[in-house]
Amino acid sequence: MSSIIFRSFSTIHRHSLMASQSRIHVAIVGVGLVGSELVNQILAIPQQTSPFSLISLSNSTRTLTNPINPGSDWRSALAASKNKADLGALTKQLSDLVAQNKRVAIVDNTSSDHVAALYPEWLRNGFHVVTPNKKAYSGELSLFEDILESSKTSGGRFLYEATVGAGLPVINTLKEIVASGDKVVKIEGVFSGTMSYIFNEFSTGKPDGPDFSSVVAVAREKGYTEPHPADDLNGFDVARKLTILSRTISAFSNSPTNLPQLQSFKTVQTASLIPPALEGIPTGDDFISRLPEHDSEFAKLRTDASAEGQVLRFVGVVDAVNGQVKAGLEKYPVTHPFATSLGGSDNIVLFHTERYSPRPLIVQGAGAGAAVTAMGVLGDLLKL
Ligand SMILES: NC(=O)C1=CN([C@@H]2O[C@H](COP(=O)(O)OP(=O)(O)OC[C@H]3O[C@@H](n4cnc5c(N)ncnc54)[C@H](OP(=O)(O)O)[C@@H]3O)[C@@H](O)[C@H]2O)C=CC1
Ligand SMILES: N[C@@H](CC=O)C(=O)O
Ligand code: NA
Repeated sequence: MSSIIFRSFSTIHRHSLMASQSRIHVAIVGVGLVGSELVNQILAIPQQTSPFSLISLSNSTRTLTNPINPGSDWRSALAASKNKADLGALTKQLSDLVAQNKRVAIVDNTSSDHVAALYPEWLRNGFHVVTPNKKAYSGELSLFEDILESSKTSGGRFLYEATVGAGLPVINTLKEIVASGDKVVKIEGVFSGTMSYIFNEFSTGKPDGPDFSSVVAVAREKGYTEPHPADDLNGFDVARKLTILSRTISAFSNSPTNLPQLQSFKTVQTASLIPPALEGIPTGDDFISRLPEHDSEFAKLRTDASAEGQVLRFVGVVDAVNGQVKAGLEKYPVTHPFATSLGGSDNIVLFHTERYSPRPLIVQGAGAGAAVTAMGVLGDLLKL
């Protein structure tokens, strides 16, 4: 009896020891809405079986470099940390771990261009990079190419599922479609959780309803918007997602496509919803407080659509046959699935491919919010 107890104890001990030795050392940069939810999701994995050691947390001013364990008050510890945020020092610390044959992943939960520009260096150092930040893969073509090349050379993986559709399996589905030899004809859908929420609430087919500015304010309170909500309303967030999809097709396909080589998301044909008088307002708070001045303009769009038996929806298209990538506000009949089947922050993505024809492969569900976005990031970490 005692030897059985001893054996099972030593087996558990051996497994935990093996798990702790091969654990991936995870450093998290950005612990705002998504980042703090990610920390909580990682710490909720039972310690004995967790494949992760959380070794560092940073926000824009401070870094915490002690191991972060379940039950710890990491927010207070980070706020009290004497270490200034220093991504150079963090890179050095993580490189030392790689030199000791430790596996390292760095997660960027910021929306910073500056942080995104560091991915090639991180990958070349042998770190895996996981992110919901769209800036790198939708920015300058040279950065995208540098990331691909650095990852290929070092074996460090770059995973970005949460950049499109938050936790929904959009990027992984697309990679498997093209890598398995299928050909994308067209991807279309509602790619913004914010725009989806706004128009699902604002435009239901009736001539009236809530004020536009009030639904935008609620979308922000629910954590769907970008740190600055204008980055959603100007269509840039959707343009970035379409750029990421378009580049993913080109990078993982076995055969050439007609898609243009986008120099950046700025070359996507995009219709902005920002009233000209509100262009360039520096803070999200100021933008939200000025938006009510333009409610009547949006109310007119809703009344006009309703008079035609239509609703307003902000959609995006990557047309791989005609080589077009575009985003804008469109009208759909009240009977169309974009009018009848979407609620909350739902995204819907229709993959029209040679195999999925004439009926597309459809992915649908919440496309924004901290819980589902952090899940998308954690899913990528688990793939490592
Ligand atoms: N919200 C959502 O539904 C979704 C979000 N995303 C993406 O997830 C990312 C995070 O979004 P969200 O959590 O809402 O954003 P937040 O603004 O809530 O959090 C951003 C975090 O990044 C930190 N940060 C900013 N710059 C730096 C820097 N240079 N170095 C270190 N830390 C920095 C901020 O620090 P501090 O607190 O000190 O300012 C903060 O902790 C964005 O890229 C967004 O596009 C993707 C899919 C869905
Ligand atoms: N602001 C974005 C967040 C997810 O990418 C959205 O609304 O979809
Ligand atoms: Na996703």
